[in-house]
Amino acid sequence: MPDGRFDMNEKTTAELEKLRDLIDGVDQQLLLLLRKRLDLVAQVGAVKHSAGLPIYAPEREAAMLAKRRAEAETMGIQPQLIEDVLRRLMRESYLNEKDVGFKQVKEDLGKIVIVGGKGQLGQLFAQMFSLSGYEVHLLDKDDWQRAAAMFEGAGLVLVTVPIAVTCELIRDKLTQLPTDCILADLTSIKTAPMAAMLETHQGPVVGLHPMFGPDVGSFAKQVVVVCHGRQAQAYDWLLEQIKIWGARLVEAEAIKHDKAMQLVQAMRHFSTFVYGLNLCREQADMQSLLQFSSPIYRLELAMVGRLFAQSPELYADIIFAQKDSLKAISDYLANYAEALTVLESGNRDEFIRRFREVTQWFGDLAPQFQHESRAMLQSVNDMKSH
Ligand SMILES: C=C(O[C@@H]1C=C(C(=O)O)C=C[C@H]1O)C(=O)O
Repeated sequence: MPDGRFDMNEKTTAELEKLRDLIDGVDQQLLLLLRKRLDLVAQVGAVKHSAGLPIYAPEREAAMLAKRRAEAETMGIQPQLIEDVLRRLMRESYLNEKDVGFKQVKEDLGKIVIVGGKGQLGQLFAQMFSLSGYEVHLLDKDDWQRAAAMFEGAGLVLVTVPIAVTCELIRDKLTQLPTDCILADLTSIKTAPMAAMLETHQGPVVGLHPMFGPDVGSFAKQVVVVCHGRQAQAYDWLLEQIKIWGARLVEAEAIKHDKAMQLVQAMRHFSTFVYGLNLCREQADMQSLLQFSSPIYRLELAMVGRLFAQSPELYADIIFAQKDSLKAISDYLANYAEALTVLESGNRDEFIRRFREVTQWFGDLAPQFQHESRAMLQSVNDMKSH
């Protein structure tokens, strides 16, 4: 609402204008300070680059946040305010440090060939390896006639093609890699591709699963799952390299990883898909849903809507990848149907009893999640511009 609609006399207007000028001045000083901080961070990036230190320094961050929070407190500033500001700045730091490149852990590797290198994840890894000084070659669908020449002298072959064709491609096309070449993949399931790689290639084998999409901007704090295959000492440098990019490695047995993915990926994406399908079939009026959104609903719509901005083939692959996901998804449907009977019977007490059962099962995580989501919801609200 324009200020003019309120009853403002000249004195108020003048006073406000003066104060707002002062605030503009403070914000401009903030900009100068930000410029100064970014320059310092770039210097840190250069030092880390030559020393081969990871881009993300959790201990430094924790110590810095604790000190600034304490100082804020003595100045009558909410500690959470400075923490929010610094965390946002640190995100910027990861991007800025990335620009100076990364230390190359293995200098005498030879080429890296990325099979499926024109896909988005392939391109992201190609960029990260290039920023770290490696010679990267992309091999895509139409390049197989050049494959033999490309594989010659390769130190790492990284497979990142759709799940549905991964195993077949490994078995058919990767039979002639140099013996000491590392064979790795980025597939979001691990048991079958690992078996295919171990069977086809006699040299070092490792399975990786980056737990993020290609639009992350930086690897800092992102998780990469590692499934060990064979000759771990030969690919140790690769894990070290990924850590330098800022990621956290989580080692897992392929079977255990795949089991978790039935819930983390297949079931989740499927229920998000159904949520969208339902909105579409019901011909929901998106404009009014958006208008009436609470922050949590806005976040939910964003989470559902973003699925449909991506490739249907990718999600079909993830959801169809494991037969056992069908069981996880069917169980969900059974629980939904059973909970619906509680609603149908009008048994409010039964609903509350079940609610409590789940609350107890979540334990300390429920209040922790409430706390975490509060911060997320506040940023959702911050993003509104009118
Ligand atoms: C700048 C650094 O790199 C990262 C960014 C930080 C920051 O912006 O303050 C702090 C720690 C690191 O995760 C550093 O290590 O000091």
